[in-house]
Amino acid sequence: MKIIKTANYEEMGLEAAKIIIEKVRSNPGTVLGLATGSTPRGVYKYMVDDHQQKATNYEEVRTVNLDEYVGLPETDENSYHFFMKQHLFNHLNIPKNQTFLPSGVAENLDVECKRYEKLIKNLGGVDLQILGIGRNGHIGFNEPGTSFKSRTQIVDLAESTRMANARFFTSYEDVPTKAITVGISTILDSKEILLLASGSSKAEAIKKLLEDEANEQFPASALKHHDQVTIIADEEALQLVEKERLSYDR
Ligand SMILES: N[C@@H]1[C@@H](O)[C@H](O)[C@@H](COP(=O)(O)O)O[C@@H]1O
Repeated sequence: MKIIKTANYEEMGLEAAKIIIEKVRSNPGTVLGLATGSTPRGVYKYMVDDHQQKATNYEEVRTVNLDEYVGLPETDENSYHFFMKQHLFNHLNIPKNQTFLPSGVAENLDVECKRYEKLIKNLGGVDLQILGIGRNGHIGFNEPGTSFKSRTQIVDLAESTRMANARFFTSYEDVPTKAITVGISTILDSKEILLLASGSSKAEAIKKLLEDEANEQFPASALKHHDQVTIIADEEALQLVEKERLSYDR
């Protein structure tokens, strides 16, 4: 794993955005795997700024998101569909029918999981996957204990995840208890992966990711089975990691 250390959240976003933009410029039909949460918001802001200033073209780009809450329609402000439109899709020239997220309100969720898995395959797989990390090591919504062989599935959210995400909702009770998420195996199929982390609340998780053996109790450790992973993290998130491990210290 390559590790890029940045001074802060803003620089983390900028570094990640540069890599994504370069990818889109060199391969206009890139399939981007996208994530939600506070972590990638800065990345999307830089992508939007760049699009407006330098006209990076997204006409042929396809995007697939990692996950969605079960029960929230696209119009719900807390849905990941809404988040993606608000922070990215509405500001790029990407055709609407080239942006994909799993549906949390499909009539038959099992069928939806299979449909989504097939959709990713039919796109030719993800070229560059952006990931955040949960404090408990979750990636997408794959909580501790998830099989590394998992494909897109319906999952129960850990209490700690619901609590961490309650800040976006009116109350903890409003946070959905289930989600639809691509599986760990689906994530590992991506050709290249960028994992982002910012702030001291992620420091333990990043230390574990770098120091522990791959194990299903810590989902992000599955990334040790992938040879094209770059971690871009800020000083606070890397505060428990020895300097010698860093590939770049910006
Ligand atoms: N499903 C998302 C993840 O994809 C995200 O990476 C993680 C961290 O979120 P944040 O970036 O807000 O810390 O938790 C959420 O629950």
